[in-house]
Amino acid sequence: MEKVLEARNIDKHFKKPVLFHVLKDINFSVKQGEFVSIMGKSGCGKSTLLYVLSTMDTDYEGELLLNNQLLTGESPDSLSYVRNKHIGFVFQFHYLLAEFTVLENVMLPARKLAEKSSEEIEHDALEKLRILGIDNLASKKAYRISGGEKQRVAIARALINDPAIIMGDEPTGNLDSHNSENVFNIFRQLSDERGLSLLIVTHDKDFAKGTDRIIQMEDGRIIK
Ligand SMILES: Nc1ncnc2c1ncn2[C@@H]1O[C@H](COP(=O)(O)OP(=O)(O)OP(=O)(O)O)[C@@H](O)[C@H]1O
Repeated sequence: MEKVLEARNIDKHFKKPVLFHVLKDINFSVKQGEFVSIMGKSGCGKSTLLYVLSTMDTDYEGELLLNNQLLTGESPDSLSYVRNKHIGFVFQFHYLLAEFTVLENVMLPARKLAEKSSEEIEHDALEKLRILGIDNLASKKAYRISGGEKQRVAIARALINDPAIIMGDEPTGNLDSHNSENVFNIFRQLSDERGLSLLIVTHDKDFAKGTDRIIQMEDGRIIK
C-alpha cells in the first residue's frame, strides 16, 4: 500500500518561555486506507505533532511527506493549498458557522479552493451529507442541529475536497458515548469502504481499540 503521510526524524523545540524539546525523533507513516489513532498522556505532544503533520506549524526539524511529496520547506501559499486540498480536519469543537446552513458550511472549503462551479460543489456537498446520513439537514441553520449532528456536518465538511487523509484532534471529546460510537463507525466505514486514511488523536480507549494501529506517545516520543 502507498504511504499517504510520512514523518521522518521530526524534532521540535519550543523556545519560550524556556527551551523545551517537545517532539523527539518522530518516525512513522500512514498508508492509504489505514485508520490510525494517537494516544498518550496529556502534555506528551499529540496536538503539537498534529499541527506539524497538518502543515500548520512549519517550525520543526526533519521531513514531512504527503503522497511521497516533500512538504518541508515549501512556501506558505503552497502549504495552504496542500492543506485545503489534501487534508481534512475534524476538531473537538465543530467550528461550524452558526448562521449558515448545513449545506453552506459543507461547501465552504470547496469554495475556498475554487476549482469547481457552485453547482458541482453543491452536488458534492449533498453527496457527502448523504454518505453521513444527514442530507435531510441540508437546509437547516447550523445552530439548530444537535451536537452529534454538528460533528457529522464537520466530517462532511472535512470530506468535501476528497482529501488524501483526515486528521482529527479529539473529534469525539465533546460527544456522549452514543454519538462517539457513531463518529467512530463513520470513520471506520470511510477507511474500509472508501480507502480513506485517518489519523486521529484520542483519549478514548474504546475508540482507539477499533483502529488499525495505535501510536503510543510518551514525553514527545513514539514508544509503541
Ligand atoms: N506554544 C507553546 N509554547 C511552549 N510550550 C508549549 C506550547 N504549546 C504546547 N506547549 C507544551 O508542549 C507540551 C505538549 O503539548 P501538546 O498540546 O502537544 O500536548 P497533548 O499531548 O496534545 O496534550 P492534551 O492531551 O492535554 O491535549 C505541553 O507540555 C505543553 O505545555
